[in-house]
Amino acid sequence: MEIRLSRKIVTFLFLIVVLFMYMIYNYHICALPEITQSISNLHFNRTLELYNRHHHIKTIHQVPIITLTGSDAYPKYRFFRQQGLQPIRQLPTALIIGVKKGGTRALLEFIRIHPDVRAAGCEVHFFDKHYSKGFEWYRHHMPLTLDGQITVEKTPSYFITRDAPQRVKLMNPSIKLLVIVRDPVTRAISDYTQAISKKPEMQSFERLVFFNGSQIINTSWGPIKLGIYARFLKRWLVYFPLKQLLFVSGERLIVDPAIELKRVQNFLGIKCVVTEKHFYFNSTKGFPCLFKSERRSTPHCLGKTKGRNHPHIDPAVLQRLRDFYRPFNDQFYHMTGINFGWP
Ligand SMILES: Nc1ncnc2c1ncn2[C@@H]1O[C@H](COP(=O)(O)OS(=O)(=O)O)[C@@H](OP(=O)(O)O)[C@H]1O
Repeated sequence: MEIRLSRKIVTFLFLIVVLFMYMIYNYHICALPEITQSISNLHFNRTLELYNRHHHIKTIHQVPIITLTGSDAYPKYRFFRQQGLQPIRQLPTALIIGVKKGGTRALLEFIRIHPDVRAAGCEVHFFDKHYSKGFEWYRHHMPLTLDGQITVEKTPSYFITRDAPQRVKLMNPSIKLLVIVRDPVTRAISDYTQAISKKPEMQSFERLVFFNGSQIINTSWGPIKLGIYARFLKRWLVYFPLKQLLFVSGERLIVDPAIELKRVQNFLGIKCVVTEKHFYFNSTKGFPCLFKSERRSTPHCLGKTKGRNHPHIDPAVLQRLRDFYRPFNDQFYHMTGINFGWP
C-alpha cells in the first residue's frame, strides 16, 4: 500500500516537472515571472479566443483585456479601471531593433520613463526565435497600456535577423524602428567582454580577430561580423523607408543622454518629457544613471552587466580593426546621412 502510494507521488511529481519544463520551453525564459500568471490566464485566453472567433475578430491590434489578469491586478490598473479606463495589451508601435552592445538597454530604460511609453521588460525575441508562436503570443508579452500610450519592445538581434524586416513589416508597415549604434571596434570588444564573462577559457580577443594566426580579419566571428552595420541595414531598407528608422548614437547616449532622448521623443511623436533633469552622472560607474524610473523612485544605474570594464587590447590590433571597418562605416554614414565620427 505504502509502495503504491509513493509511486503515485513520484509519478505526480514527475508530471509536474515535465509540465514546468514544457512551459519554460514554450514561454521563453523572458516570461518566467509570468508563468504563474499564465496558469491562471489559460482559461481567460481560451475565452478570449472563443470570443474573437465568435465575433470574427481577425485584427491583431488592440484586443481589449476583458477580465482581470495577473498584472492587470496591479493597484494602478485597478484604479484606472475604476475611472472607466480600459488597459489593453497592444503590439509594439516602435521597436529597438539593435545593435547588440550598442546601448539598447540604456535607451529602453531611459525612454520608458516617459508616461506615454510602456515597454516589455525583457527581450521577447519574437521576430527571431518565437515567430512561429504568432502575433497573439507576442501581444500577450506586451505590457498593459492606456489610451494614448505607446508600446516599445527591444531585442537587439532583430537587426541582424534575415527574416525580421519582412516579419516586422507584416505586423505593422508604419512601425518606428530605433537603431542605436556604436563604434564597431568598441562594440566588438564589448561583445567579447560579455562572451568571456560567461566562458573564461575563451581565447584572447587578439587571437580570435584573425584567421588562424594570419593578418586576415575573421569576418565570420560574431563580434566582428555584427559591426558591419551597412550590410544589415541594407536588408531593412528593402522593406522600410529611411524616415521610419532613427539612428541613435551610442556614444552620445553616454555623454549626453538628454540630447539623444530628445531626438527619440520627436521621432516617436511624443512630448519631450524626458530631459537632463532625469539624469545624473555616476562617476564610480562612469555612466549616466537615473534619478528615478517607472519601477524605482530612488537614484539608480543600470545593472552590473552594463558598463563592464573592457580588457586591454593590443593597439596594433585596434588600428587594424579601425582600418578594416572604415569603408563599411563610410557606407553606413552614406546610407543614414549621419557621420557618427568613429575613428
Ligand atoms: N547609462 C548606461 N549605463 C550602462 N551602460 C550603458 C549606458 N549607456 C550606454 N551603455 C552601454 O550599453 C552597453 C550595453 O549595450 P546593450 O544594452 O545594447 O547590450 S545588450 O546587447 O543588450 O547585451 C554597455 O556596454 P559595456 O560598456 O561593454 O558593458 C555600455 O557601454
